[in-house]
Amino acid sequence: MNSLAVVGAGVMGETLIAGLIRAGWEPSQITAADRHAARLTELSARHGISIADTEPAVAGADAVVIVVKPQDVAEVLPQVASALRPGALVVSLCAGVSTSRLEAALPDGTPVVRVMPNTPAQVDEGMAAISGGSSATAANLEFVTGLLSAVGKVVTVPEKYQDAVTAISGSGPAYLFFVVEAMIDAGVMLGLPRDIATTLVVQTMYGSAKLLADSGEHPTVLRERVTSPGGTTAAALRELEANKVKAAFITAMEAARDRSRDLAGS
Ligand SMILES: NC(=O)C1=CN([C@@H]2O[C@H](COP(=O)(O)OP(=O)(O)OC[C@H]3O[C@@H](n4cnc5c(N)ncnc54)[C@H](OP(=O)(O)O)[C@@H]3O)[C@@H](O)[C@H]2O)C=CC1
Ligand SMILES: O=C(O)[C@@H]1CCC=N1
Repeated sequence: MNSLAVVGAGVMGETLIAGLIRAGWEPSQITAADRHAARLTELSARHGISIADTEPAVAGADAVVIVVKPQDVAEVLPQVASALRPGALVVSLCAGVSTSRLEAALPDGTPVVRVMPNTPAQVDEGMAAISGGSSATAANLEFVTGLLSAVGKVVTVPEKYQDAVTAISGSGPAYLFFVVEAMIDAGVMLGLPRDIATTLVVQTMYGSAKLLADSGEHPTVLRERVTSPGGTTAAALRELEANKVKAAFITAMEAARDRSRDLAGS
């Protein structure tokens, strides 16, 4: 696969384009399409990629990545279908949109791969889960694994897990940024200057994530190591339990999973 069309050049589209170029793709191999001409000009200036309307971008590509909001997929699919080269691969990064829905709108036998990425891909620490459609081959899955490996980790999952994946790793960065915001606000409330509170919280989040990843230890073990008997951490954790924070996280992620299911029909 030598040429890629990226349809939808927003947050996630640019994240993928920038990551592929960092990983060694030639900008000339990538063509972006978006309904905002100014956005395309900006991306072309920043990354040196080609830009085009959707149909010509798709017509020139061995693989097409659809990265519009789920609500816009119905508009984009006929454009992709009308211009797709025989045998070209279609990859969707759209939350909730099933491979069967994509296949129904594309020429018979089109290989389709559904992906749920996340924005830490901007710093090559993304997490992506991929699922092949009914015509996707092992080579197609390998190609998409290669694409997303450029910007982080990749796992292949049965498609039935994709709504849960979306709720956990797709939306996950937002929950963690929310926790960071809350802890910074708490630091300010406790009298710390905001810049110092921000440094403390960001490095604590980063160091804790690295400790989890590098040590391979269970989070409960790591939490217990911080929690001295009769100490400060135990006092804080009692409040988090009393305020049902874990239950709130579970409920929140059920809501994200349900929203992903709703978006299937958008
Ligand atoms: N952001 C994230 O963290 C993640 C996003 N995703 C998925 O990625 C997809 C894109 O999300 P994101 O990048 O955040 O969204 P953005 O809105 O930032 O980007 C989508 C871009 O596509 C454009 N667009 C919409 N319709 C068309 C069309 N018919 N033809 C050409 N361009 C079009 C949009 O224009 P306009 O602004 O006018 O709509 C916008 O510029 C979504 O399906 C989302 O579920 C998946 C995982 C993580
Ligand atoms: O909020 C959303 O719908 C998208 C999908 C996962 C992250 N952002």
